[in-house]
Amino acid sequence: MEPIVSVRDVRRTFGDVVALDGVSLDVHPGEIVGLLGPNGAGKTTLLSLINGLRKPDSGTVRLFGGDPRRASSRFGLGTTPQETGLPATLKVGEVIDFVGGHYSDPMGRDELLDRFDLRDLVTRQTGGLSGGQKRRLAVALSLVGRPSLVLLDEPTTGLDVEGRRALWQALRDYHAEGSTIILTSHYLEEVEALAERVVVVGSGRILADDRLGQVLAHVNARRVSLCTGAAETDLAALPTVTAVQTDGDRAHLLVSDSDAFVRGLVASGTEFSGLEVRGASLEEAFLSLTGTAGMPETEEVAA
Ligand SMILES: Nc1ncnc2c1ncn2[C@@H]1O[C@H](COP(=O)(O)OP(=O)(O)OP(=O)(O)O)[C@@H](O)[C@H]1O
Repeated sequence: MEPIVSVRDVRRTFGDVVALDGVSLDVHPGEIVGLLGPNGAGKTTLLSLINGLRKPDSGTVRLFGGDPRRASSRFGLGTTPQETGLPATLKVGEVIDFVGGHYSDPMGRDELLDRFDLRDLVTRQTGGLSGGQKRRLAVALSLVGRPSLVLLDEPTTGLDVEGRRALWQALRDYHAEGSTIILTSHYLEEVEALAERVVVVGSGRILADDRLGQVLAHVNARRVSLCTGAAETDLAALPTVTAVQTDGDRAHLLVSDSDAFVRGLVASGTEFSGLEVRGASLEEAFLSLTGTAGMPETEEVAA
């Protein structure tokens, strides 16, 4: 099957900043791909090359087999950027009709309102909507033209938990009807909830690209927890430790090789009890892959 999106050896700089450095990525029809990475990793730049807003310094980008900078290549594309400016004096229903007017077979106003639970807002001016309501409308508008490929840059930023879940469901439903979705997110929960394939981006490079479960398996990050009086600095010096956090007399560590860690722990003569070792969550795997400092909150890890 031909890829819908094909990115080959792409490099893109902004002055001295290398935003993308040798990125290659194919996306096939029907996939949901989550681009995950810390601030400044290059995710938005990658989307802007795919949607034709920017062009690479070197390498090639193909969208539906054509140059994304040609309008004809973007015919089946729907997109929601990180920030959207809505015309403040237009009502929600009017904006949907206005955007739909640009397409030959738009999704009807009612269908879109129902899918995104926006019916109560139809007569409200967009200028009076809350940040979360605006975000929901902006994402909904990306589907007006019934696109076969949807690019979403941090789709649920600013939404509360309920709003986020409802929007995920709307996107899942749309995907189930046959579309392809590429999204960026800082919410690891979002990527776990939506994406079947995860592409981890860090410092302009692709660090991992695989099924969600495989990405976790690739990184040997393990979460170790133990009761000990040892200082954080001493624990951090033990083999393969990448992060340490203490909580009373209990220490939580992220290690890349739990066997080597345990051998080193015992050899160091450190007193400990209640040792627990378990696999990494996506968050932990992500931190380990991108080398991002810090340790996820215990609650998030438990979740
Ligand atoms: N128009 C621009 N001018 C200068 N530098 C830019 C521009 N756009 C992006 N950059 C830089 O390129 C790098 C990648 O930025 P990009 O916005 O693609 O990252 P990101 O992964 O989307 O980050 P975030 O998660 O914060 O949105 C960053 O260092 C950023 O400062």
